[in-house]
Amino acid sequence: MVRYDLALIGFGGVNRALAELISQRGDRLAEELGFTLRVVAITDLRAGSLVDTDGIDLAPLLAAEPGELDFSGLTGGNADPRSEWVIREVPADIVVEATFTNPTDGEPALSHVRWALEAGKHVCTTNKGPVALAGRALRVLAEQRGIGFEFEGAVLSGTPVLRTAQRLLAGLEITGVQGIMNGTSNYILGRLEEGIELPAAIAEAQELGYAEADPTADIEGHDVQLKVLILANEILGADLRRADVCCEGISSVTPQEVQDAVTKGLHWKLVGSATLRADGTVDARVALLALPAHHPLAGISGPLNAVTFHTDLLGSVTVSGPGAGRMETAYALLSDIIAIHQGRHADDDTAPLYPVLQETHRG
Ligand SMILES: NC(=O)C1=CN([C@@H]2O[C@H](COP(=O)(O)OP(=O)(O)OC[C@H]3O[C@@H](n4cnc5c(N)ncnc54)[C@H](O)[C@@H]3O)[C@@H](O)[C@H]2O)C=CC1
Ligand SMILES: N[C@@H](CC=O)C(=O)O
Repeated sequence: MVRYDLALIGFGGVNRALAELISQRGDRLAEELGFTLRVVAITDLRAGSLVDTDGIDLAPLLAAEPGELDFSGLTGGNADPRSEWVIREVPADIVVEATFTNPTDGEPALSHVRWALEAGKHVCTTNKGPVALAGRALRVLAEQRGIGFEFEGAVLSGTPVLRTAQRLLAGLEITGVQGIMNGTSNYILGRLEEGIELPAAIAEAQELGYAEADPTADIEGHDVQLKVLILANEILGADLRRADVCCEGISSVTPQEVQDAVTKGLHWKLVGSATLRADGTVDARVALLALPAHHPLAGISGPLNAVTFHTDLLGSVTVSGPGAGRMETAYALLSDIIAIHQGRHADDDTAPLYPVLQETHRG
């Protein structure tokens, strides 16, 4: 049986949920998927670092309250995260990056991913920063090393948007992508419709594990901006920068306006889109729109999100599912690990392990 040793970088909601999945479903995964998972290192800004190359006992860590974790008193523990040393030096097959998303320069997650790929380790990440801001360079680095760089959770948590486009819609031309891509803002808009005030709705989204550590990115549209960038560059073959994606958030609409809209049969939604123009360039934007009730995205509510692909042969194809949530996003990491496993064990060893759908470089 193949075993993958994991180094978890960041031990917040998502990577803790992955540790839970491994603890609770490890045997079933081995039976169904033919591999086992073992965590050999964890680093976290607050808890420090913990290394055990024979496998960390996850049970006591999962029993502790998240805010109370302190690795410094444990065997193999240190008060310092030592992320660079752990990523480069600790023998692990897969580095799982789930630290804060930084929409400005992607750091320090971008360095975490680069160090791991340079060290020849597969990477899975739910962190939008490195993928949106340096996805192409990281993909090239991974391809040069013949290793996996997987990031399904960066768009719509565990709902398979990227793999649907890259694998299941292969052979079609995708001419545009449109959707509701942020669980927090969609949840908040729904709560505003119900008469809940903005600060209370934000607090609920934080408690439920949907919001970013700094929810400004959710409220001001920056999180959707990164997701649109990922879709434009990865699926439509564009080479856009963050500044190329016009962006607005939900803070410009008042609770009263949201409620008045409902009386007129309208629902405010934060919609991200990327559309291929006739000249081959891509128009990408995040806009707050009042959608009529019959619009396909109007009924997408709470942390539920949806992405519609516009294609040449099938018309519109929509994928809908959770856009946020700790366990939902941990599942995305598991699906990445499965993709890495399947890549390693592909029957056709002449095929590229990590194919990219459209390599045309559009501006
Ligand atoms: N929660 C969700 O629904 C989703 C989250 N994501 C992304 O996944 C990532 C993780 O999300 P959550 O676990 O919810 O966030 P979180 O805020 O609960 O956890 C992040 C953890 O990373 C740690 N950390 C921050 N900087 C670090 C560093 N330099 N070195 C080591 N550890 C560091 C923090 O101490 C914290 O424990 C974020 O980038 C987020 O944008 C993506 C999709 C959905
Ligand atoms: N904060 C994000 C988490 C997933 O990317 C959201 O609410 O969608």
